[in-house]
Amino acid sequence: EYCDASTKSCENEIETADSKKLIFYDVNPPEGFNLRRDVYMRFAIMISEAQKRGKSNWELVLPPWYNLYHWKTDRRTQTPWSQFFDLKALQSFAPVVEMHEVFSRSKKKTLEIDTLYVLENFEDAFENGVFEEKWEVLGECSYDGQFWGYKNITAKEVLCVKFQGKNSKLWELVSLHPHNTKIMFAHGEIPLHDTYGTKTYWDCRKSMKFNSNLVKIAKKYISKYLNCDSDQCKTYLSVHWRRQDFARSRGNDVPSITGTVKQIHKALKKLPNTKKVFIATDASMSELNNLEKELSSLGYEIHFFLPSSKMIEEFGDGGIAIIDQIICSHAVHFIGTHESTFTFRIQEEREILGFDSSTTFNRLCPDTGRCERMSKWTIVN
Ligand SMILES: C[C@@H]1O[C@H](OP(=O)(O)OP(=O)(O)OC[C@H]2O[C@@H](n3cnc4c(=O)[nH]c(N)nc43)[C@H](O)[C@@H]2O)[C@@H](O)[C@H](O)[C@@H]1O
Repeated sequence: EYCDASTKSCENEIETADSKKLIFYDVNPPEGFNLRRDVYMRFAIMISEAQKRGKSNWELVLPPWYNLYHWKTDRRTQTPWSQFFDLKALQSFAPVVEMHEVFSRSKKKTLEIDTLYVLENFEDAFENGVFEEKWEVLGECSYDGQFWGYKNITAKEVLCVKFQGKNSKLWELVSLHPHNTKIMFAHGEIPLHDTYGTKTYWDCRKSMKFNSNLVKIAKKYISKYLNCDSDQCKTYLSVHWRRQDFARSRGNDVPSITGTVKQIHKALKKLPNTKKVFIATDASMSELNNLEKELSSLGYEIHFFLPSSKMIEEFGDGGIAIIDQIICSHAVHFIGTHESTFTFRIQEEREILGFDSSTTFNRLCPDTGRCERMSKWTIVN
C-alpha cells in the first residue's frame, strides 16, 4: 500500500471524479534525451499502477523538451512530446497530458504549482550497510530549476526532500498535502524504477511509439538506401558509434577509429551476404569520413542519415536522433556503445521487434584492455 508512512493523510485524500490532479516533474539539466525517456517510464508506471488501485484522477504532465545540453537546434523553445512520440500510444498506457494542453484547459495565463518537492539524494545510500527506502523533508528551500523555460509558472510552496526509493514512494509525499491538485517533483531522475524489466515495464516501453512522421522518414530511408521493406532486415548491419564526450573521456570503454573498423569488419565476416553498414553517430564529419574511408577500402558500403537543414529545423536534434535509432533497430545485427542510454533504447526497440538477443546486445570494445559483456535486458511479454 502506498501510504504506509502516513496512513491518516491517505485516508483523508480528497478525490473528486471531475477534478483532475496533476503531477509535474523535471530532470537534472545535464541529463540527456535517452535517460529522460527512462525517467518518463518511471513516472508513467507510477501513475498507471496507482490508477489500477483506484487513484484515478491523477494525470502526468509531460515535461516539454527544453534546453537540452546536447541539442544545438531549438534549445530555447519548449518542444512537446508529440513531436517525438505518438501521444495516443503514450495515453494508452498512462493518463498523460502535454503542458500546452494544461495551459489551454485553464482560463488563466499563469500556472501555480501547489507544492514543489525538490528531491535530493541522501549522502550515504547505504547507511549502516543497508539500502533502505526513506525520505526526509528538510523544509522550505528555493528551486534552482527553470520550469521548462516558462516564465509564467510559479510554486506556492517549495520543499527540499532527501529521497531514496522507488517512484511509488512519492505517493507518500503527495499524501502529505491531500488538498493539493498540482504537485511537482524536481530532480525526477532520483527515484528508482518500481518494476524494472517486468511485463509492466515492457508494456510501458512498448507504448512509447515514435511520431509517425519520423517512422515514415526512417522507413523510406531504409527502403531506398538499405534495400529493405520489412521489419527485420537482412541487408545491413548497424552501429551506434557514440563519440564526443565518450571519445574524449572514456578511452577505456570506446575504441579508436581503426579499432572500430576492425570490429565492424569482424562482425561482417560472420554475415557473408551483408555488405551495407549503417552508422548512427554524434561524431564529427572528419571522424566519420575517416571511418567511411577505412571501411570502404575493405569493400563495404557505408551509410549514414544526413538530414537537410529543413529537416533539422522541422524535427530538431531529437527527431534526427530518433530516425537514427529507428534505422539501427531494424538491422540484421546491431553493435552499440558501452553504457550509452542512446544504445539502450535501440536495444529495447529491437527486443520489441523480436530480434534474437544475440544480434542486439553487442558492443564496441576498447582497443586494449577488458571488454565486459553487455547485460541482456530481454523483453517480457
Ligand atoms: C555519460 C552520459 O551519457 C549520456 O549520453 P548517452 O547515454 O549516450 O545518450 P543521450 O543522452 O541520448 O545522448 C546525448 C545526445 O547526443 C546525440 N547523439 C548521440 N548519439 C547519436 C547518434 O548516433 N545520432 C544522433 N543523431 N545523435 C546522437 C543526441 O542528440 C542525444 O540526445 C549523456 O547524455 C550524459 O550527459 C552523460 O555524458
